[in-house]
Amino acid sequence: MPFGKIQVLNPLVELDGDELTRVIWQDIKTRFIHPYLTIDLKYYDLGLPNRDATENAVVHEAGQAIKQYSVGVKCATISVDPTRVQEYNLKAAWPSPNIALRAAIGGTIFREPVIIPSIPRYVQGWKRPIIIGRHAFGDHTRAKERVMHGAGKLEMVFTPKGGKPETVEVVEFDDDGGVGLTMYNTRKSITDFAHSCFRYALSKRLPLFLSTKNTVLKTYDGLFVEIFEGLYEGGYRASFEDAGIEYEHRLIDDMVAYMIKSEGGMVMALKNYDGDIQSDIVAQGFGSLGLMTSILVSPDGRTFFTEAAHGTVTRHYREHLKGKETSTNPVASIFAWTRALMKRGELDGTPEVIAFAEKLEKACIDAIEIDGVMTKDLAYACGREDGWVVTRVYMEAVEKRLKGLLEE
Ligand SMILES: NC(=O)C1=CN([C@@H]2O[C@H](COP(=O)(O)OP(=O)(O)OC[C@H]3O[C@@H](n4cnc5c(N)ncnc54)[C@H](OP(=O)(O)O)[C@@H]3O)[C@@H](O)[C@H]2O)C=CC1
Ligand SMILES: O=C(O)CCC(=O)C(=O)O
Ligand SMILES: [Mn+2]
Repeated sequence: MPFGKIQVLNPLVELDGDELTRVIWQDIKTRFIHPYLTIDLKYYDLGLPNRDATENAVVHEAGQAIKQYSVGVKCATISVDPTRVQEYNLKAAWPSPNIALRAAIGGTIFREPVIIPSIPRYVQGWKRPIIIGRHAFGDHTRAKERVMHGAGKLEMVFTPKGGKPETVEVVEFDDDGGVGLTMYNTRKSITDFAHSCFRYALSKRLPLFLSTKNTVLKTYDGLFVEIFEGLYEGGYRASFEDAGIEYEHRLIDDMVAYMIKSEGGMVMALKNYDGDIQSDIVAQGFGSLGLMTSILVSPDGRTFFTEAAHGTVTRHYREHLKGKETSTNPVASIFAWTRALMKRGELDGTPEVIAFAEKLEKACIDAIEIDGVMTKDLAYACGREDGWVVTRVYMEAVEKRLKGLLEE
């Protein structure tokens, strides 16, 4: 082969995961990483059995490692609910690792679909990318919640440093009780979020929309709007005008309707929960959850971690456990690796690593676009209900394409 292994200068932090994505992850490394790269992978096993064995310590160690080495790549992981506690006989209902990792690094998750021209969009009018800038900190992921059994008063208390408690009465429950939660965000985190969204929109030369429900959450969402407006008027407006793009706040219901009828071509800054939901809507609208990339960028723009936006694909894993080969789309998981390698290459000043990652992405797309080899999700989007292959066959097609591209 007229090609030697490429040296990746600095370590990449690898976070392994669960279920079907764990199976695909191993296959990606065997086919596309180890044969071509000399790379120091700092491996953390975030699979649920190991999170349980280490009492979740492995998640915190992985977060520190990403901060230390600047780039991480993560496989999807199970977020525990009560059924998982039984299924895995867990010591505790461990919190979602994503929340801890995102809190450790801060910043914004940018989610962008891989656009493959021959795959028709479910939303037919979309022609250009729709990028979700999802705030990665606070709100529902940091909420404290509880069930109130019986009658009583629910209050929210803020005690200013050195001052007296200030109480907001929330509700007086009757004998049936109910549920309640408090959630929060910080001015610093919202400000960091706003800066990264303004910078990202400028780098892509796409208009930026912040979307909230500030007509209802006048104070909470109101602070997001105020901070974005302040930064825009205080500095970004001039650069936006020079770039021929605009910033605008829109109510979330207006925004989703506009998004569907638009041609795409925008960055949407969304609160944590809205961004989670909207990224799957956009992914499916462009063809499949298996095509949505995801990168977390720290507030200082120096730490990154990449993943697929989808989960561990449990329904397919159940089939895999029965010994059946599944047709699960590996593209977003492969792109987690390529986007991490591109960042590693940028930080290390190694264009050959970036070029390898670009070729691997092209191989994924060419296998679909030119060879017509695709997994079930994409074949269905094309209206070809029997024109699909199992994951292994698609991976083989990508491997063949990659070898060809590397030999050019
Ligand atoms: N970042 C992370 O680590 C995330 C973790 N999760 C966790 O993952 C687990 C499973 O979550 P679940 O709700 O099933 O969500 P998933 O995103 O894993 O899957 C939902 C459905 O979407 C389709 N799908 C998703 N990815 C692909 C793909 N690559 N190729 C083809 N089809 C795909 C499948 O539909 P169909 O069955 O119709 O083929 C699948 O059953 C949960 O524990 C959840 O908490 C969820 C999201 C993110
Ligand atoms: O952390 C979780 O539990 C879910 C994560 C998720 O859905 C996402 O990142 O899109
Ligand atoms: Mn999600």
